[in-house]
Amino acid sequence: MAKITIQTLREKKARKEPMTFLTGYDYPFALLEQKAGIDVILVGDSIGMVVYGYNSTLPVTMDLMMPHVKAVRLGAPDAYLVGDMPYMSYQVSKSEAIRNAGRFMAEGECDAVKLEGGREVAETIRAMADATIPVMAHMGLTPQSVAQLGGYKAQGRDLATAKKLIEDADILQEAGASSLLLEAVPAEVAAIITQRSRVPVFGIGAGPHVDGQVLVIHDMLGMFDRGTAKFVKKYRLIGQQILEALAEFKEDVTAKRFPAKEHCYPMPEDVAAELKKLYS
Ligand SMILES: Nc1nc(=O)c2c([nH]1)NC[C@@H]1CN(c3ccc(C(=O)N[C@@H](CCC(=O)O)C(=O)O)cc3)CN21
Ligand SMILES: CC(C)C(=O)C(=O)O
Ligand SMILES: [Mg+2]
Repeated sequence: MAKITIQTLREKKARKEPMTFLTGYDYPFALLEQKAGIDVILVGDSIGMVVYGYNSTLPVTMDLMMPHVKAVRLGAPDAYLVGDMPYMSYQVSKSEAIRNAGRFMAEGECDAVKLEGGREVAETIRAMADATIPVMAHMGLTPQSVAQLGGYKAQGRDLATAKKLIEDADILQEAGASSLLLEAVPAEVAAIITQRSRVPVFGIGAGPHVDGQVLVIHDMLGMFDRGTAKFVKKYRLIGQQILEALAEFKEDVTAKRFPAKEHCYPMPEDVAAELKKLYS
């Protein structure tokens, strides 16, 4: 597989070839995603919920993210790798945003960073783009604003908020966003934004008309069951399979079926006999 760049994503959009986009947080999953030819891997701040067990994404920091980004890059050298900017890593000032995004790009070898928001982040995106950083703008349901939104709810479902989303998409592209991600918005809104956009548009819970489909890897593998969103398709129930393996291990040990001979280190019979004599 050749390295996937922003140019690859633009070409696939132009050819209307649907793109695949998953989160990834560690080396083993990154290896598998690379093997499967997944186009985009996001080290999402969802890591706070699916890997660290927090109740929201808000406690996630740059220092928590960095080792995970490095591990994913090692497992998936060809993917378009995106670092998800944590809560308060880009909101305080443009210079903090550039400094933190620069860590994802330089230390983490990312291809882009992602941040959440509409027109209110336009000038931040402009400053980052001017500083050579490719930015993916995450719009619609923006989980870092959960306290303002009053829960994880779909966005843009009435005429006024739908129009605002479409306008925001235009504003953020004009500001220099190099791709868009729409979360939990009606398919009709996402279709209009995708059709108007010169940049690739990815969707999670944004219907079939976007340029690429996003899922959280733990959700699609059935490894996260604290309130899964409506947009999740569970392709496997890996959590259940892991649980069954653990139960079998426990049964084996309890019944003294494990370890078997093939799991033990042999010793010459005469030495074993001598040893037994010495310590009996
Ligand atoms: N594992 C995981 N997957 C995610 O997709 C995800 C996270 N974590 N953490 C942060 C947010 C939370 N997400 C969500 C959660 C729920 C809905 C959802 O479909 N909500 C319902 C019910 C909302 C309500 O309670 O009223 C909806 O119909 O909007 C969408 C996105 C997406 N993000
Ligand atoms: C759900 C995706 C888009 C995300 O932002 C994350 O995983 O953190
Ligand atoms: Mg995120």
